[in-house]
Amino acid sequence: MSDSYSTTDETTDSEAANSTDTGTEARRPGETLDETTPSIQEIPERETVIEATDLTVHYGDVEALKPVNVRLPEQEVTAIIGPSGCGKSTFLRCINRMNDMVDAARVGGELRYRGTNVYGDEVDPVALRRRIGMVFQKPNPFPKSIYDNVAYGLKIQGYDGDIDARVEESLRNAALWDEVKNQLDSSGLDLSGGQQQRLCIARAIAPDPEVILMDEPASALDPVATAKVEDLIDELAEEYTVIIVTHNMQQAARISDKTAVFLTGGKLVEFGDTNRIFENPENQRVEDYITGKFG
Ligand SMILES: Nc1ncnc2c1ncn2[C@@H]1O[C@H](COP(=O)(O)OP(=O)(O)OP(=O)(O)O)[C@@H](O)[C@H]1O
Repeated sequence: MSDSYSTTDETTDSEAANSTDTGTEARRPGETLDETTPSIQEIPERETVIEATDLTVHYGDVEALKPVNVRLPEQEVTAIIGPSGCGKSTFLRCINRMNDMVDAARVGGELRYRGTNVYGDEVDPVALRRRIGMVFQKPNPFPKSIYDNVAYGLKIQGYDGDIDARVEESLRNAALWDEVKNQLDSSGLDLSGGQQQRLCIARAIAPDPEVILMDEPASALDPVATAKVEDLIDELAEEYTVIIVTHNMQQAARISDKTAVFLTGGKLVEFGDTNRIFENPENQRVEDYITGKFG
């Protein structure tokens, strides 16, 4: 870990586990490898970045998440889908402790990032969020210049590198640089909705996170802006681990490598390769949901 957000090293067990980790999803009956396609078998399993073990969330007496057990791989896009109110955002917000902001929220079980229990007493949530950034549903730039939107977090964290270079790199990685390079001093609020969302992605990228959480990042955008954000997510996955909540199943099928399906009651019902989930789900209720029988 390049950024120390924890004062203790709890990584050993998990890293050891990861080194021999074959991934539970690879062992699911629906994903049995075809022996006639050996090249597929040569693709190495990716390491686990996020691991939930019996993770639960209650808001007061309301159970929002039933025990969740899942391992999310590095440098892939994982989509989280399911009907309204099934706990998608709640799960996403557990990963970088955004639920800390909700007084009524009570988290149980374990959520590990690279082996470290993110709810451990020694973890600093602010430092954690530099490693696990977040992009929200509605673009929410600061009422500041485009430059300052991206530089702000760097300055707060006392970044001692070349801030100009980092701002440019972040805007380039967010596929926004060419559109804004001559107006860095203009307000971020003057950009279009799609540009604002890419600015928010640049802001999330600037502190050099490993994981980017996205909560329906394109749902407030028109189709052209949505397509740009989807292309961007595809590019981001080359460098980052992306975990995205979406209501849009076509979008999940288009952009994700893995899909997690939550159903009403906060239960994670199925997790696996996106192609398999959409073409051959194991669970009947998942099939009914994906084929639009409810939702
Ligand atoms: N701050 C809160 N206080 C109380 N209950 C909450 C709170 N946030 C969410 N809930 C409840 O927890 C459950 C899961 O909500 P969550 O927002 O995680 O679902 P979701 O799948 O993301 O929904 P949507 O798709 O509609 O955004 C719902 O029953 C919701 O009403």
